[in-house]
Amino acid sequence: MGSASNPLVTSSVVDDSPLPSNLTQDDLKKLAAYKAVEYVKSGMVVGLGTGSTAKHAVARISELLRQGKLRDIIGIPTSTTTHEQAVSLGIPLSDLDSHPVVDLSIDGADEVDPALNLVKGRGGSLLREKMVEGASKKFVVIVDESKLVKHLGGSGLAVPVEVVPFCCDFTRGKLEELFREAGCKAKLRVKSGGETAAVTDNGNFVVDLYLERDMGDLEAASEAILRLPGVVEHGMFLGIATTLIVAGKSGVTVKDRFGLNCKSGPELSLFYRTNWMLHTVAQLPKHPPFNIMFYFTVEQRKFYTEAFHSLKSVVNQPDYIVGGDRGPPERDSISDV
Ligand SMILES: O=C[C@H](O)[C@H](O)[C@H](O)COP(=O)(O)O
Repeated sequence: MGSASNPLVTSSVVDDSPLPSNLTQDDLKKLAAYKAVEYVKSGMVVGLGTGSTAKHAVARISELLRQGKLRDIIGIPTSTTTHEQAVSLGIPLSDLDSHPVVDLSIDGADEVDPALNLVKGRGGSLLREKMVEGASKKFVVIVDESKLVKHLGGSGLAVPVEVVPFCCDFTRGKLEELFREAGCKAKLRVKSGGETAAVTDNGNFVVDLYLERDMGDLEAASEAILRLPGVVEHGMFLGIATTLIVAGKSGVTVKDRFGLNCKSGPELSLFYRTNWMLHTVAQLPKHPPFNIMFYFTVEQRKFYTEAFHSLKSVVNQPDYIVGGDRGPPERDSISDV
C-alpha cells in the first residue's frame, strides 16, 4: 500500500498473475472496464463514460442487467454515442436534471498523472463527461497502461479545449499565447479526412493544445483557460477521479485517491459533500498510516465545519492535512476546524 510519488494515492495490485502475452490493447481496456463494473451495485445511478474503454463497461452493465445480477440501474450517458449504445442495449437512462447526484461514474481517459488528474476529450467528449463525473460520489477511471504519464500534456498529444464556434481562431490564438512558454501549438480540430471543424455534441468546436514542455501549475493553467470568454470547458479533469484501474501486461492495479476536492460552490450542497466525504472515508484502508487531504478555499472552509465534525465522529485518526486551494497545505487537527 502507499504511493511514493503521491501521498494521497494508495495502490493495490488486484491481480498480478501474468496475463497472456498476446493480449491486445483492447483486451486490456476490457479487463479494466470489467473490474470497474464490480463497483456497480443494484439501485445505483451510474455515469456512463465515452470512448473505446468505457464502451466495454457499458456493455458489461447491460450484460449483468440481462442476467439479473444487477437491478434498477439508471444510466446517465456522457455523450450522444454512449446514449445510443445504452439505448441499443436496453439500459434505462436519465440525466442530471432528474438525477443531480450520481452514485458512480466509469470512464476512460487519454492521460492520467500520478495524482489521478486526467486529460480527456481526445474523442470529442469532455463537457458532458465533466458535468456527470463532477457530480459523482465516486468516479472510476479505466485505462490500459499506455495512458499513464508523469505530467499532463506529457505524452505530446492533445490537451483538448471546447470552444464556441464564434471567432474560434481568435480563441485558438489566445490559448496558444497562454502557453507560449510551454512551446504550445494550438490547432482547431477538423473532421477526420476533411477540412471542416469537428463539432461536439454541444454544437461547439475543439482546439487541441500540443505542448512541448510541462505547463506547470495545473490549477493555474485551468483557471487561465477558463477565463478566456470563448472557452466552454477544457479536458483537464483535476481532482475529480477517485479511483483508477489500470490494466497492463503484468496485471490489474487499482489506485484510490483519498483527497477530496470541494471546489463546487459551498451553497451547492453541503449535505451532499458531507455524504461524499463520509462515503470516501468509509473506504479508507483498514490499516493506517495515511492522511486525508481536504482542498477548499478559505471561503468554503466555514461551510465544511459540519462535514469535519461528522468525519471526526467516524474516523479515529490522529492527524489530518487540511489544505487550501492556494499554497502549501497546513497541517491541522480536525478539531481545529
Ligand atoms: O473524448 C473522449 C473521452 O474523453 C474518452 O473517455 C477518452 O478520450 C478516452 O478514450 P479511449 O478509452 O477511447 O482511449
